[in-house]
Amino acid sequence: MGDEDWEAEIIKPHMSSYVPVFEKDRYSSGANGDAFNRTPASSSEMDDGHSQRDPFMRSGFASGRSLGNRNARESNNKRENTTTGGSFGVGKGFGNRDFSNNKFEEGDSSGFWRESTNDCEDNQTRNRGFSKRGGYQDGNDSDASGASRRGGRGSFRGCRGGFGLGSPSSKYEQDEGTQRTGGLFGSRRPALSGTGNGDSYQGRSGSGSGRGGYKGLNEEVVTDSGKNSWKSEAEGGESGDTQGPKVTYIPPPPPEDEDSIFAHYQTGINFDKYDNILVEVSGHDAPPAILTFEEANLCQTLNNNIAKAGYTKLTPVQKYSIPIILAGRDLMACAQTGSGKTAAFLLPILAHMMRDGITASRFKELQEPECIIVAPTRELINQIYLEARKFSFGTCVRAVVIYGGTQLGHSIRQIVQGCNILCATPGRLMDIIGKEKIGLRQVRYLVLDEADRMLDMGFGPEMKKLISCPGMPSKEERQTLMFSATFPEEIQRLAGEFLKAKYLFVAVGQVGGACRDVQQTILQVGQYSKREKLVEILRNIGDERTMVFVETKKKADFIATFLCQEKISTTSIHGDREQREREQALGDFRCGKCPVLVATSVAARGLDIENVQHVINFDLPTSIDEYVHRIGRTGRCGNTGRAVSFFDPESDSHLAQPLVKVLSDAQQDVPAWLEEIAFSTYVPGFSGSTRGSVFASIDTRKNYQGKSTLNAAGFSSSQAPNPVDDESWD
Ligand SMILES: Nc1ncnc2c1ncn2[C@@H]1O[C@H](COP(=O)(O)OP(=O)(O)OP(=O)(O)O)[C@@H](O)[C@H]1O
Repeated sequence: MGDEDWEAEIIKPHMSSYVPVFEKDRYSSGANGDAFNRTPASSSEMDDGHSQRDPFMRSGFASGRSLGNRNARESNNKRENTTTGGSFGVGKGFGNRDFSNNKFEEGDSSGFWRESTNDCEDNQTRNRGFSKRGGYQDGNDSDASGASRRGGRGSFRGCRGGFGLGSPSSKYEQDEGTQRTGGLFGSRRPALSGTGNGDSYQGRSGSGSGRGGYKGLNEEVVTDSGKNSWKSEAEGGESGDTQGPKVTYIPPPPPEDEDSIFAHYQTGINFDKYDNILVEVSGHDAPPAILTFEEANLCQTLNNNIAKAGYTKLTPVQKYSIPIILAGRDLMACAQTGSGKTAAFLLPILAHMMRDGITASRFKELQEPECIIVAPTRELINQIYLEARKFSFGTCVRAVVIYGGTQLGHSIRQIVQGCNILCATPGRLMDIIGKEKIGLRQVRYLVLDEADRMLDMGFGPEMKKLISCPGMPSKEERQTLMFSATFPEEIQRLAGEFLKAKYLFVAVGQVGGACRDVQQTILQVGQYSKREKLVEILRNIGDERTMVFVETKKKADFIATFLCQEKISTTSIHGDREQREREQALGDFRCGKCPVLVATSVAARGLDIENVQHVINFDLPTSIDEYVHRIGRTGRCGNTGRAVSFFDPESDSHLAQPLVKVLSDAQQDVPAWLEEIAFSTYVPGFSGSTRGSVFASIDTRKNYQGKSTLNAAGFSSSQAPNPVDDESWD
């Protein structure tokens, strides 16, 4: 059971031969040997499997309707050489490197993917529980020698074989592109099933979809008493494995001083423009929007906290969601990235709790929180917790956060001291419930942040288990709230199981649309030119904070190391790094010590980091929704930002159509070459990615009675509603 956003990091089934992928490229004359080709070959992968149903094509994209506003840049209409050198180390070995001299030592081509004997030490180390998984090490790691640092940062260390794949001994391993005997993905756990899938990735819920989630790395062992079926190994229980070292990491407590608790960044110049965004509320008897915090009638302590947090004006999603939640209604809310969804659910929940005269929770072996908030990644849930702590400051409401990668005992200790609001990643939550430290009888509010992610094939099964856990109030007895910037149709339908029939749907702007405060640029860059281009861009950017997204964990390490060698202070975050390292990396990025953060999808959603001015998609994601979330790490809360994406026609063509749509809708320039690709890749029935359903209807329910379209200030608008409305979706 995982608590991370993993779909992009699953080893791809198309890696079906043991020819090292880079060499394969070479020998296949570049036909399509994209080592990082993300187009799943198998329809069993969800993205692909759903790709036949993208409503975009049904909506008449082929007519070019959505392209009307573009101002195509001819200057971009130039293909880059995709076959030049500067590749990702064709035949070069990083598996058996020695970084003691702060540089990669190249192995021979045959050793590129092979287990190096040098890896053994690391493997043993990990088996003893002192793992250093990510080859790349932060400069402030205590055991990093000063000599090995570069540009103020650590360089790669260890001999873990970060880029090596062990020699597969079976077809299975070859197909999965993984290995069990060490190397990057090896030796975390013993084989879990008869299939020989002993690598670190495990399909969620044993679906074997090849997509499911990350199985918590070295998660602390929980002995399954047998009571809790959801924890069974077959179901992907994160803790069902009785092998392996325990996780001992205890995250440092957050600062307790008031200044730190209320630290915030400034809203940007476009904050007031939020008022112009059209908002659509569908469902029956929606309470009217509020226009000010005063209208919410919150208690004085909450109002004080809101003021200390620097909030003077509501964002659109807050104007609509707060009264809906205060009225006790279930809600599915979709609003653009960085527009204040967290406060939109936290404030009314806290207001309810205060109004109901919540009593301070005391030390108890079994805690019964009134509110459970789940989110897909550890860093995000921690951030939500900090927001909950901020807004509940000075009240008797106690928020607690628990997530994987940390010592389970620590989570338990936090909980038993009292818990009104439990912020949790799904895996750790189920573990704690299984340990009977959390009772669900008192749950009045269940919040799914990044709800589409929480309900998709990755986390959906766990969420279903959560709502069917003994004691969990039925949907009629609890209030269920879902928030995200994207809500594909299919996921909306699934959500019905969690929500009361009369839930309200709030759509701020375009469902799944990109934030307009982000200036988006798409560059056509072949995979072998990407590094050069990246360095060029980063050098121009200077010290401005930049997130660079790549598609795999090993590539994150690779690029981070490469940038360090180019003397660009960089850190990285991905799921193969230990939690301590992840938090350190995020901290270094947040404080500006490392202005560049190389990340996988694990950092795509929700993270709210001050002053991120640029997002670079070194690799485009598989789905357009993920693209929207990634670029939403910049341009937050009315601030402006820039996103540059490298589009490799070899691997990204399937994204051309949805990208054109997202760009057009956000009134961005659409390069003519991208349009060309979009049109030329059109195949009747092709629909791109399901998760890329930026084209989802506003509210998938048939019943549109009671629907009202208003601008964010709460007034009826005579303007045409959200542009997607004119599509016939149903
Ligand atoms: N009314 C407000 N006034 C000022 N700042 C606000 C307001 N509401 C939220 N913010 C700030 O805006 C930032 C973004 O908010 P938040 O992280 O909740 O966005 P989000 O919509 O959840 O984004 P994402 O879709 O990326 O998860 C945060 O720093 C938050 O404190």
